[in-house]
Amino acid sequence: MIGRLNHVALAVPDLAAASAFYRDTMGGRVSEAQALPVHGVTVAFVDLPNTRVELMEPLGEGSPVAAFLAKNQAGGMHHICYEVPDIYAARAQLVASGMRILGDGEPKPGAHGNPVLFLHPKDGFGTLIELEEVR
Ligand SMILES: CC[C@@H](C(=O)O)C(=O)SCCNC(=O)CCNC(=O)[C@H](O)C(C)(C)COP(=O)(O)OP(=O)(O)OC[C@H]1O[C@@H](n2cnc3c(N)ncnc32)[C@H](O)[C@@H]1OP(=O)(O)O
Ligand SMILES: [Co+2]
Repeated sequence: MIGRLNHVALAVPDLAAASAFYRDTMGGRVSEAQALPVHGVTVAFVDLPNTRVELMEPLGEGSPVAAFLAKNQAGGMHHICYEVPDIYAARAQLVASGMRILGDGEPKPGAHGNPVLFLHPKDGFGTLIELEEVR
């Protein structure tokens, strides 16, 4: 069911500073910051030859990243995103296996415009898993 690694996401307290670090110190190609109010985050992507790193800072009230940063003040690894060819088929298979889909359970457009959903970290051996449909 799962395919390529789409991205690894890092929660950061200061997106501008993290973007500058990945661009100027690490020599990476970093996208412009993109506000995603539906997801409660502002993100920038570091494009690597084989995958991407998503840098995220909280946006707005009730951001899912705010609680994580309250516990991890310097920031840290937040989730991992796998590609799937059909997100509804993947969801059906996972729900049938007893996995919990977060939020209202419905896929929503992610940073690349593709539908995404999240699985509860307690069901994924302590790792928050995002699935992104890439056809
Ligand atoms: C930009 C769009 C999109 C993209 O295109 O890539 C994105 O990536 S958006 C990214 C942000 N969105 C999300 O993370 C949505 C899904 N997340 C959530 O719904 C919540 O963050 C959560 C995972 C349900 C946690 O919610 P929270 O209110 O923080 O609950 P708790 O603090 O009670 O946590 C419960 C439990 O889970 C542990 N936890 C929390 N976050 C993580 C994490 N990132 N990785 C691993 N474990 C995590 C937390 O420590 C609690 O454990 P216990 O303390 O043992 O109970
Ligand atoms: Co993500």
